[in-house]
Amino acid sequence: MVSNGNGEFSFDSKRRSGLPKIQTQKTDDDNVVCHDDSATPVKAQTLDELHSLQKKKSAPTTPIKSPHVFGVAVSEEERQKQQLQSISASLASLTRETGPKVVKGDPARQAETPKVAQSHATHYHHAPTLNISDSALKFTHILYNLSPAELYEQAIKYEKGSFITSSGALATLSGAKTGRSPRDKRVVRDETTEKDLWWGKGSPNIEMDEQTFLINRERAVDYLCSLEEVYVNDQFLNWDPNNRIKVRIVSARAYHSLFMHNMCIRPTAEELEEFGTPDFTIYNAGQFPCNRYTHYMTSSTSIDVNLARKEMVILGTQYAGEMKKGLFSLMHYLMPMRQILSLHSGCNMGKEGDVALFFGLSGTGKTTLSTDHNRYLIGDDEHCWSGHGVSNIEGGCYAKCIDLSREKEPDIWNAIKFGTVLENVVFEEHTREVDYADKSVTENTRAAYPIEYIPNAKIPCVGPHPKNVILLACDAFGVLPPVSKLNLAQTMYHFISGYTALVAGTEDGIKEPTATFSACFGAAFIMLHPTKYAAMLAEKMKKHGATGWLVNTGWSGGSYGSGRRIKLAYTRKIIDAIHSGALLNANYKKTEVFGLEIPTELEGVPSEILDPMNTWPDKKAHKDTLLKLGGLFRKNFEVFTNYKIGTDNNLTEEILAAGPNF
Ligand SMILES: Nc1ncnc2c1ncn2[C@@H]1O[C@H](COP(=O)(O)OP(=O)(O)OP(=O)(O)O)[C@@H](O)[C@H]1O
Ligand SMILES: O=C([O-])CC(=O)C(=O)O
Ligand SMILES: [Ca+2]
Ligand SMILES: [Mn+2]
Repeated sequence: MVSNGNGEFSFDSKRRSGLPKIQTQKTDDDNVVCHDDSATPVKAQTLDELHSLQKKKSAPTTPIKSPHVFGVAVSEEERQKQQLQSISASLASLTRETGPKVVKGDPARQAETPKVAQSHATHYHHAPTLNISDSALKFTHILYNLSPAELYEQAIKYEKGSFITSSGALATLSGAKTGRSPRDKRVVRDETTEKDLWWGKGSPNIEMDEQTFLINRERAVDYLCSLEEVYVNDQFLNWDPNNRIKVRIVSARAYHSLFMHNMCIRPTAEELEEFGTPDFTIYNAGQFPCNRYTHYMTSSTSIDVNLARKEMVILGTQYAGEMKKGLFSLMHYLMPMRQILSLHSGCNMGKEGDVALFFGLSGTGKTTLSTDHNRYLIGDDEHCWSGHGVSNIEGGCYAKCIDLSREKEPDIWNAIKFGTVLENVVFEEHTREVDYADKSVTENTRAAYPIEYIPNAKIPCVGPHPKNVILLACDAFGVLPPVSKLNLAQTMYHFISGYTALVAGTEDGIKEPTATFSACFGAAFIMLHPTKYAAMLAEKMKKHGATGWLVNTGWSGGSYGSGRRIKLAYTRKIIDAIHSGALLNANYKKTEVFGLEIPTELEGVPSEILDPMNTWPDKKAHKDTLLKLGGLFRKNFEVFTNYKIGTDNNLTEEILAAGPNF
């Protein structure tokens, strides 16, 4: 046994020292039985020594290129110090003189000598007074970019409700909130955002002032620093190397750290060494509520974005999707500033390099339909479309799990394994077998897994300009056709409308479907006026000759209650025909009211379902429902009639005319 100098031991077979070994190996000419006391002895004298052998030190992080600061190479020790200082600066109070004392590593591992970084808030120049509070005497341990295995152990040790399921995923509870809280999302309104962002009726940007943001930030930071340990993730957004954003996520739960590990792009060891200062930081103090005496606070939850400070603060909700979608909002600001369009869409690519985008509101099928065994997955939810093509913003997928079945969605099923976070699912107490049909905790059960868990993921997650733009709507009224071909004006009309219909509660008998209109299929995340994104989409689709489609993944044969949801197998056939180009050249007829072009036949799908009218037993009910939905579309679009889309007046006119006509 020899030490290689890194505290690592290896067995050197050529240098056997000590007494000559008794030959126990079986040779050709002897038939003696091999006794088990002849096995290699344990290479330790004590239990502690044995345990120390078990954990090998991570490979020394020798950078390929040594990191430089202003052209000067820095030592590994110096780099570690800078990193710790950067984290300490992130966690610094803005009102007290001394920053928090942060040390790297798990407090449970006493053997490690803490490296301390002390930051001083920069706006105080005099020496710290002796009048310090207890908070300044305390250490906060930083668990920095832990691996999934380490995060599993942390979660199981410290977080009630964490379990390993039979397939190896980490089951966790997100707490009282099992979905996002859009009404508690606030954006600091300052001189810049005042003119850049979309404010007022219909906008998701609910205003707050800088001072209130700082109060909430201080509340979050104080909470985080009061803990024994906090998790810090340094990761990237956007696979386009020219437009990559560095994000830091500070959180109190292993669940949050693992979720973001899976959802953001994971840096390589070298990339991490050169990470430096993040472009944006999230402070997730979700366990801790906001203070209702604080101005603007209307509940105990607040999700606050400050674009000038490049920070986001989360108080009063542990739902991890807030971090994912908070960063998405950020991208909806940063990317358009660079003439890049940000999209709430899934994206995949065929063997021939044909790219398709899948837009749609929550639950309409972006993840389900972009995950396609015959195509390369670029991403399931958030993309950018730049002058070079498409790129995924994220490094993972976030699939709905309700009623998940191995047969219908095998790739998603198989991705739920070690490393995957499974939120709010119910499992059998003993076998830890998940029951995906169980809605006891919530209907919004979710799995967050790294994109490479999907076998045909395209890494890096980028692709050429899209050929097809598929708008998904889950129409619980059951009147939109399963598929229609759209012209550019219609595509824009439906993109700006952003329609889907959900069914409120299913407990007390049949409920009426409720229409939801969410501009750009993601009104909760956009930062600028919807027409800005629409104009960019129109310009890009025109330039690259992309075809628009409207696909109803919702009801057929009647509304919710009397009809049924269109079979996923049929929707997949429709999508296949769009990808292959077969549908582009089919025979079409035009529908009443919405004026949609629908194919008369399509391989693998019964022709009679292609026109919804045929599937409704009660024709009058069909017509009434169609007119009702048309009216809802018209009413929703009223707010957009005074806006010009892009520089082209004709396009605006055409878009306004592309809605329902009756
Ligand atoms: N015909 C169909 N087409 C698509 N999805 C269907 C269909 N029928 C049932 N489903 C189910 O609808 C759900 C679609 O959810 P999915 O996760 O794909 O939504 P999403 O658009 O990705 O939403 P989010 O933005 O919230 O992640 C899945 O549970 C899927 O199994
Ligand atoms: O953000 C979430 O919680 C899930 C999601 O993808 C969406 O709602 O679009
Ligand atoms: Ca999804
Ligand atoms: Mn989404």
